[in-house]
Amino acid sequence: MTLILASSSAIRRALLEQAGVSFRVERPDVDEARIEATHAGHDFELALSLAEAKAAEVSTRHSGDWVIGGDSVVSVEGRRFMKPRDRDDAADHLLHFSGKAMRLVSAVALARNGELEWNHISDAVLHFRPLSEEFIQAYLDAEWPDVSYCVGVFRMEGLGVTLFDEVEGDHFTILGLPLLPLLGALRERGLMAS
Ligand SMILES: Nc1nc2c(ncn2[C@H]2C[C@H](O)[C@@H](COP(=O)(O)OP(=O)(O)OP(=O)(O)O)O2)c(=O)[nH]1
Repeated sequence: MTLILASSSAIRRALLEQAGVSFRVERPDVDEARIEATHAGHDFELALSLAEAKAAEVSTRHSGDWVIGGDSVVSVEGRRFMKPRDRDDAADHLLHFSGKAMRLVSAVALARNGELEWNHISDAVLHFRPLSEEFIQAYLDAEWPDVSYCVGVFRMEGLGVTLFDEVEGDHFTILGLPLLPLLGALRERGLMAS
């Protein structure tokens, strides 16, 4: 029996590796846009649906193996933001975020043989400080294209921390994976040492 991470996310892989979890990675084959279109305005449901869809899809291709799926969704004042298309889009996102509160929802799911066995959702609120256009360009000079893979246009473990006045919520949730509940679920299933 193998544990699989159904994700292309480098940070999700790194978090599991740093926790000493033995797993392998496989990219999920999920039509995220179709699922997103059916969950307008409901970030918690969308994050969970996407995490579950990724885990279930990969688990149907690997009989008996446990599969982890994850997803993060961000909204600012009720408007959902996807990953930036390019650097100019990233600058536009950050200018919009300036001085506002972002809600970041991260969901994680476990599946086996196409059946969803466990999930956890958590959210965080990140308060952006006022960002000047000059600061945004200097930030992107340092962080682009690395943050092009990050839904909030930041890496909290890097310069992203300079964007905020205050952050409320679990650090791992912000990175994209509610790690502590997941590790508990893995222990309960004998997928890592208790
Ligand atoms: N390194 C880092 N990445 C972050 C941070 N906040 C969010 N992210 C990343 C985690 C995810 O890779 C990405 C959110 O996009 P998704 O949840 O759609 O996952 P992604 O498409 O990257 O991979 P996946 O769908 O799981 O194959 O943003 C952060 O503070 N640091």
